[in-house]
Amino acid sequence: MALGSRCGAIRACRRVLERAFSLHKVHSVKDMENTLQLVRNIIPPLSSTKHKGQDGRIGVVGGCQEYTGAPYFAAISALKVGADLSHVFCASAAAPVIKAYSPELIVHPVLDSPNAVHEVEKWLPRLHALVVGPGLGRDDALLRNVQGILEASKARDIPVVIDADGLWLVAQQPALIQGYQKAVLTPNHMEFSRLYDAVLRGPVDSDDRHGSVLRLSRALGNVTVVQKGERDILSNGQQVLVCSQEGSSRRCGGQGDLLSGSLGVLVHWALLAGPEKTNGSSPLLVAAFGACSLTRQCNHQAFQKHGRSTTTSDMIAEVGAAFSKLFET
Ligand SMILES: NC(=O)C1=CN([C@@H]2O[C@H](COP(=O)(O)OP(=O)(O)OC[C@H]3O[C@@H](n4cnc5c(N)ncnc54)[C@H](OP(=O)(O)O)[C@@H]3O)[C@@H](O)[C@H]2O)[C@@H](O)CC1
Ligand SMILES: Nc1ncnc2c1ncn2[C@@H]1O[C@H](COP(=O)(O)OP(=O)(O)OP(=O)(O)O)[C@@H](O)[C@H]1O
Ligand SMILES: [Mg+2]
Repeated sequence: MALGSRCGAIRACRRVLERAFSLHKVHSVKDMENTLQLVRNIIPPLSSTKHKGQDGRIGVVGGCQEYTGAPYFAAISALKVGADLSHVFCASAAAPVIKAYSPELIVHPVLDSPNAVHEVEKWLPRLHALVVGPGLGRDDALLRNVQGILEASKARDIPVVIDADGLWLVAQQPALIQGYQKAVLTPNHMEFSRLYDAVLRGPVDSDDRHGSVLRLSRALGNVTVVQKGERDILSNGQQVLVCSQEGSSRRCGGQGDLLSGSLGVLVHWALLAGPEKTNGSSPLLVAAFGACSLTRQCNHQAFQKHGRSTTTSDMIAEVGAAFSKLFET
């Protein structure tokens, strides 16, 4: 057999095995309930003895002239889920707009400044997690600054959720997060294809979503990957979870931002709780499952009330009730 066709056969064989392996790991409804229980285990109790900040200080890195909604959705979602303080590090043009949306956010107009990395670095010791990418845009100077911020965050071992244009940056330079065990990537359909192509140097096998997510996570050194879609597929390269919590058929923009902002808080809570509380499962995977379930439940509840006119703001208004329904039963 020629070398080329032998390699092809080996690859096909590997796919079949991986598919069988990943199907093995697919979640049943009972597994979904068990994983939701693990999410409940990582939620810190509300207590009168805690001080402001203890339940989470989250930073969102994103927001430029064009996109001000996305960082707002992510940062306000972090607060609504239960973080105490939510910061936005954005380009100067976006800052007054985001401040005007909400008095609850702390907004730093630094991302396009020449010393952006230093300006954000000053805050890093006080932050529990960063959400990088919502509404960031693809300006080269901004992306260079974000590269520096990511490097500084890794050096401090700060968990990072990477979404939207943060994933664009990672697709250009996968080495930025290669092997970083405190990173979670949350690609949508398009972002996943782009990343997969960049890292595995070939197109995604659309018939094998589970295997594709597993392969991407492994190729990135077991970074946690959440592929959003009709069902969300989550993997840390060892385990594959599927979130099929009922949502709706309404696909307004911004739902992914709600997910990444919520995940920022849940990642912090999960790492604080540790693997004893997640029954040996990866805390980041459990956190990601929680954020996916919550986003889809918000979508479901908002759609019940608003139908076709549902927007992400309507979903954010549901965070409290959706959280109680899923996690405080
Ligand atoms: N209010 C705001 O400020 C908001 C700002 N946002 C910010 O916008 C920035 C760019 O983000 P993005 O998601 O538009 O990025 P990108 O990778 O170019 O993908 C776009 C293209 O992908 C495709 N496509 C998508 N899903 C698909 C699917 N399931 N199946 C197939 N195709 C699919 C689809 O292609 P089309 O159908 O148009 O051909 C679409 O045009 C980023 O900063 C983000 O945070 C948003 O957060 C929203 C709220
Ligand atoms: N076809 C679908 N059916 C049900 N839920 C979906 C579907 N596609 C996406 N979702 C859900 O919508 C949420 C956001 O996913 P989506 O793919 O829209 O992200 P996004 O494109 O990054 O969003 P954004 O507009 O914020 O950038 C996720 O919770 C996901 O589970
Ligand atoms: Mg998005």
